[in-house]
Amino acid sequence: MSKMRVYEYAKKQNVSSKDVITKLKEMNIEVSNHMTTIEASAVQKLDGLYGKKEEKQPQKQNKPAGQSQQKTNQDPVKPKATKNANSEDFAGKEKVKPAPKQGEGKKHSQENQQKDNKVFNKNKNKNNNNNSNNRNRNNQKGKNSHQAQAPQAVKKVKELPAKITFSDSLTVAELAKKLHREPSEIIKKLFMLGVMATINQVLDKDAIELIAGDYGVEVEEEIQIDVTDLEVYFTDDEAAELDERPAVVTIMGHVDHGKTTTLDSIRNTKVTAGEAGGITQHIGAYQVEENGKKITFLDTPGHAAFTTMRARGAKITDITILVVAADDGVMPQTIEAINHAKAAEVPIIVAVNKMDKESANPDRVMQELTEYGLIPEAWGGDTIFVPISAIKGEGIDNLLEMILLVSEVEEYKANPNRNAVGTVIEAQLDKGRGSVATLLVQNGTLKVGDPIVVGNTFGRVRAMVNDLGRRVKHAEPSTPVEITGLNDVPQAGDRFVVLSDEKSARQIGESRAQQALQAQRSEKTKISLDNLFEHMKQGEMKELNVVVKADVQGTAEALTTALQKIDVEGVNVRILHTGAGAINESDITLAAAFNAFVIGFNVRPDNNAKRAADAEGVDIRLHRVIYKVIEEIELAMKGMLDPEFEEKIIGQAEVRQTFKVSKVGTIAGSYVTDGKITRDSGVRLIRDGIVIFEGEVDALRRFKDDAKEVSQGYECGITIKNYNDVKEGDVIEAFVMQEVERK
Ligand SMILES: Nc1nc2c(ncn2[C@@H]2O[C@H](COP(=O)(O)OP(=O)(O)OP(=O)(O)O)[C@@H](O)[C@H]2O)c(=O)[nH]1
Repeated sequence: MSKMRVYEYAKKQNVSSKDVITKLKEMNIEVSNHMTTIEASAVQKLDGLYGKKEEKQPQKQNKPAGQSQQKTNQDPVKPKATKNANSEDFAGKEKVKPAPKQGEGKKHSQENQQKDNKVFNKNKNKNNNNNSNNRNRNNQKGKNSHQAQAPQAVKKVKELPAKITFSDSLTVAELAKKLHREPSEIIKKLFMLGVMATINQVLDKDAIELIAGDYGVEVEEEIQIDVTDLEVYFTDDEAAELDERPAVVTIMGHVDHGKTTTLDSIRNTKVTAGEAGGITQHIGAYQVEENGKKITFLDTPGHAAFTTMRARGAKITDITILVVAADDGVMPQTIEAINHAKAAEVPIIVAVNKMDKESANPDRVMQELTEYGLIPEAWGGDTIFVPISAIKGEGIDNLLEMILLVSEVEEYKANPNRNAVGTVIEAQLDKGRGSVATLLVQNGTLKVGDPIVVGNTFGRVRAMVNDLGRRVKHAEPSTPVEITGLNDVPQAGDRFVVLSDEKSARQIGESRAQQALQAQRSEKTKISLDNLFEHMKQGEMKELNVVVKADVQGTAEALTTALQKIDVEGVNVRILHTGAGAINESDITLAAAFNAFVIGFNVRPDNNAKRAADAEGVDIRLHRVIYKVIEEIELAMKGMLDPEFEEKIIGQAEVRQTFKVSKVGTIAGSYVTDGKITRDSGVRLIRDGIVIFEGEVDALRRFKDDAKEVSQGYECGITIKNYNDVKEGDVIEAFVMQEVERK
């Protein structure tokens, strides 16, 4: 008997290393772990406890031999080894484990076996039954049985779960684990279903249900609530909790039809009159009162480039006022506005403006709008038309009453007694106050001190100011307020939610910022099969990288949209970053890394940014007018393109004589009739007015000398590269490719 390690001995005795260690400790033999070597004397002692295996082996082989024989008769098909293994497993266990556990183990295995029978085919059933018979027999024999063990056989028939859960998808390996099956088995099943899968293949819901169904296992998809998804907090309330809230109205329409004038007219007649001394402040939205009821107006800018904002505006809007100038009728942006409102399923009230004008023709407006499904009530439709003169303030009251009428019908409601949720209307960086955001409370009541997540920013509502510039402590549903206290500037259209504690707000805000950053990064590198071709194509494209900073987030977005619309073949505008506020050092760092321009719209670089831009050689372009920005970028893009060439004919020569020279080919003795022929020009051979060859000049000679160019009125010898079939009377036309400026 020699020394051996704990695990080796445990293996020999088919017991666990832990068990051996315990036994050794009981004998006061110190061992630290399964790798510890045990002395020969200790091995002997252990043998005394476990029974010496080597000696018993011949005996073991004798005994079951007869049995095997017997079994083979019963079942000639399958392995004796397995059966023996099973039987010995139990025999082995009996030795080292206390009796009750043994029984349990046995029962368990039998159960497994039964369950397994359900899913295995008949042949296998047969084997399994044999196994259990065999096992029973061996168990009856009790302690004296010492057959070789293969515990895998027991593992293999692990019980199927009654139900599995998953979220989104599972890989084959994950599904196999959940089903307590080998991945190969799942792969086989998929193969039978005509799906070639690998172990790491991702299975969708249908595939998971199919496979699990095949095993008779129930499947449940777990819908994971992502707390960082702000939409989750926009929940519905019980009808009993709801109170009436003011309608949120946006004004849309074509350029110059009078949107701003209408908004001003409403504000001037209503706000200042009602709130004497109130300083109206531009916060992107305001409220007015009509007949004791409030209406909220979103003061979104009306320029064509603000489509993005307007599209977003429509989402938080209850009613759209479509301003159409009575003297101009339906124009492109009128139609665009109708489409936005329709897409958002927002009711439209048509304000037919400029009624004071002599050329006003409201009937024409109504007529034109019928084409877009806006039919006045008088004509059997259900669209409200209100004639107004925004400039004179006429019809404004009527317009407001109509808004109240629609509100009454639509019954706009919200629950003021809950944490506030809503949307960012505008956000910017203020020198003194830091991040300033105008929020529209859509549900709940926003309070000073509330922990809040706004888009990818977070904080506590430090101060709230209403549209009259007054500090307020509460903001009820449909109220626009300007808040401070955020860690960064959110974006117009971002959602905001109030949370119960600041810690959660911070966590969610930070993880959202992180996610946004990651998404931005992966956007640059992500390649899937779907977009592979695009990436390949884009490989040939040149990119104009731009960082956009503007005074207000809405403007930055509008500018971005406009820039992306610039259509210059072969060049992409890639917006690296957009934001509100001064151009700072990090904008420059980003621009430097990607060789980008920085566009500042109504903003200036701070001192650090100026210094960094000088050091890094980053070009900053400052603008105040959107179309100037677009124009400039367009030019830059044209400059970036490979130059465009245009052919220019520079001269003609007539072939008067031909000379065949060996090694050189045919020399065309010619007379330049027009312009000139140059050494490096392209040539066309024209015979009877038809171009029969196009190529290059090979050699140009004046008498015996090479010439760079030969002008009109002179004779010369011309050979054409790879062409010898020149005949007398042919015309040689010379041309060059000239770079032209792109239009
Ligand atoms: N006669 C008359 N002129 C009006 C009326 N409403 C607006 N205008 C004039 O029409 C022009 C355009 O008005 P805005 O209110 O700036 O139009 P807008 O739709 O906001 O224009 P954008 O902001 O450029 O899209 C201005 O010169 C206004 O004075 C009106 O009721 N009657």
